[in-house]
Amino acid sequence: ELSIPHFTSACIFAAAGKQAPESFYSLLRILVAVSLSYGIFAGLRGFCFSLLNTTLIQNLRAELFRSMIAREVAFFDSAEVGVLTSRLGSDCQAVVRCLSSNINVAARNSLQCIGGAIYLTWLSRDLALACLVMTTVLWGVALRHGAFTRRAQRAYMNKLADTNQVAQEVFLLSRVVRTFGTEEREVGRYKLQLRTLRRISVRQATAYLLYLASNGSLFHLTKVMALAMGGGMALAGKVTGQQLTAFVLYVEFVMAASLSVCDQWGGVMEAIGASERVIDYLDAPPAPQLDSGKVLETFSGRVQMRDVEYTYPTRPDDPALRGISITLEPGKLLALVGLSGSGKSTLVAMLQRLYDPTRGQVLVDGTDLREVDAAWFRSQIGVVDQEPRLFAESIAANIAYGMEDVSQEQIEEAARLANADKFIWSLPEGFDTKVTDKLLSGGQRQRIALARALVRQPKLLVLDEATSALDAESEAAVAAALDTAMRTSGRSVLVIAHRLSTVRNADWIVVMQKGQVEEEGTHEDLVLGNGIYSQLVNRQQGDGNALQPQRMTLASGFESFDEDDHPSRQRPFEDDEEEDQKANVLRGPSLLAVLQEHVGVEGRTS
Ligand SMILES: Nc1ncnc2c1ncn2[C@@H]1O[C@H](COP(=O)(O)OP(=O)(O)OP(=O)(O)O)[C@@H](O)[C@H]1O
Repeated sequence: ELSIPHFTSACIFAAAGKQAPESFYSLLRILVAVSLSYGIFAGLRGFCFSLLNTTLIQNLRAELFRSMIAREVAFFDSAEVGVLTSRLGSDCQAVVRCLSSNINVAARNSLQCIGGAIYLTWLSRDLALACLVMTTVLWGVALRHGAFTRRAQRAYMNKLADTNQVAQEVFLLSRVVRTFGTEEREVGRYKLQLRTLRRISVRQATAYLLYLASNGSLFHLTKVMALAMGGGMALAGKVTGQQLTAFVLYVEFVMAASLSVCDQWGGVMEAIGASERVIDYLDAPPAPQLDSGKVLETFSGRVQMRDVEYTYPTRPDDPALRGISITLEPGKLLALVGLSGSGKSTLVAMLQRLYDPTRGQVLVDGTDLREVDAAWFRSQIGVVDQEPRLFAESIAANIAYGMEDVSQEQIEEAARLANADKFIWSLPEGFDTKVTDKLLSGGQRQRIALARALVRQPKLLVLDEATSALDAESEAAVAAALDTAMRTSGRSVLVIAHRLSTVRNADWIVVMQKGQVEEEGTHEDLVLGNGIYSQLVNRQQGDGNALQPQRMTLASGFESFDEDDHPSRQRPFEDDEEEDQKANVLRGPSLLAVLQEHVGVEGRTS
């Protein structure tokens, strides 16, 4: 490409009759060959860089995703999902674009600049110097505009993220919007964001106008200047007409190339920032909770917590667990109860080794959990969370999640144990039905999650309020199935209980408060004692004030102190004065009183 202006001017002068016609045709042939080879090489270069771009971006994203997913759970507690996805998306793109495009174009144009400048200096040193001055001014304007554009672009991207956030929130809460009839309000909120976006765009457009106006004229003025100076020199016989033509063509060539280098500069700077952020994530070590270690030959299901303390990194002064010592025995059911925020879920997280204790030990058949192979240990436990999350895959795939060799029969058997088989079969494609956002109710999700835990035939089963969304009948069926499975397989079960019926049947009950074990024992022991447990039971029996402002995890259990009295087992619309009063006591009389006083509700409150 660098030689094209040279041959072009030579060709023009050959055609103007200054040289023999043969030389015109041979110059023309050279120009054709140069143009064709330029096209072919440019195409090949573009193709190679596109391939490089695709490969690099895929590899970088895969590596980054791998290193992110291997981070400690505590990292995800504080990280924002939007930030992580933008690291994977736009930051990776910026890094790769820089390598495969910005650097490529900048390198090519720099070479052209240097080549062109050498040629210009060879033609006329004075003219080259004058052009250099003008080109420097051009660079100054271009770099300034580049800096402004970068700032404006960043502001635009941030605002765009806010705008998207508004839309995303409204789509997610579409039911709430409809219920409260706030469609117009939300449209107004979205439009407000769009107006700010427009203001930024207008500023960008104005800057672009100034840039084009100044650099556009400077660009051509430089050529005019070269022509004026060169023309004077030609008139004085210092340069030939052909040299002058070549010179003007090269001035244009060099300036276009140097402006292009300025354009790439912004991209390179942006990519350096993005690559630093990406490298921070790539360099982070994987979580120790994924380490390989000892695979125990047998695991009885015995897990012991010895003086365990845990402090969340985000709350260094407020330990969530303080000196917990409990033991889960094989074939036994241990129930954990306590007020909301007392540390039950944190304790469950320690058992799964999502976090390591800041003090104390978790022992698996006497071996410190930190020495045990993480993958092996996780294959031995089944956990159902408070809010089970399912993947947008088939129900069967969700149940078999994380297992390699699992048969359809095993999946169906697990679903049956979790009392989920009937509703799964009633779905359009049975076990092959794809899970979508609104397809399943809370209780149905819980039962699928339960099946997912049971199909692994775990030695340790942890249920964190896992049946809270089930109706009484389903829960009883699940409880019975679990009981049989537990007793026959000798697995240990830890349950954070939602209903008293479950707690009462536990072999051992641990009552937690403020991250500590406040009391423990069997239901009978604890009721006889004068601790929190018995007070809660007595309070429920006495004033019926179960619905305390601070929710008790056992609240509904205490509501249903007598299993037959559980509200879900009552006939809700029974027209019976006595039943009404009983229901009021169970559901909280204060609510009825408030309604009667403030809203004038009389009689039934349902
Ligand atoms: N990821 C976290 N980062 C910081 N603090 C946390 C985190 N998770 C829980 N906590 C805090 O740790 C304490 C114990 O919380 P935890 O969720 O274990 O209680 P819980 O007994 O399971 O409550 P609930 O019955 O409402 O689920 C609370 O004070 C809570 O605010």
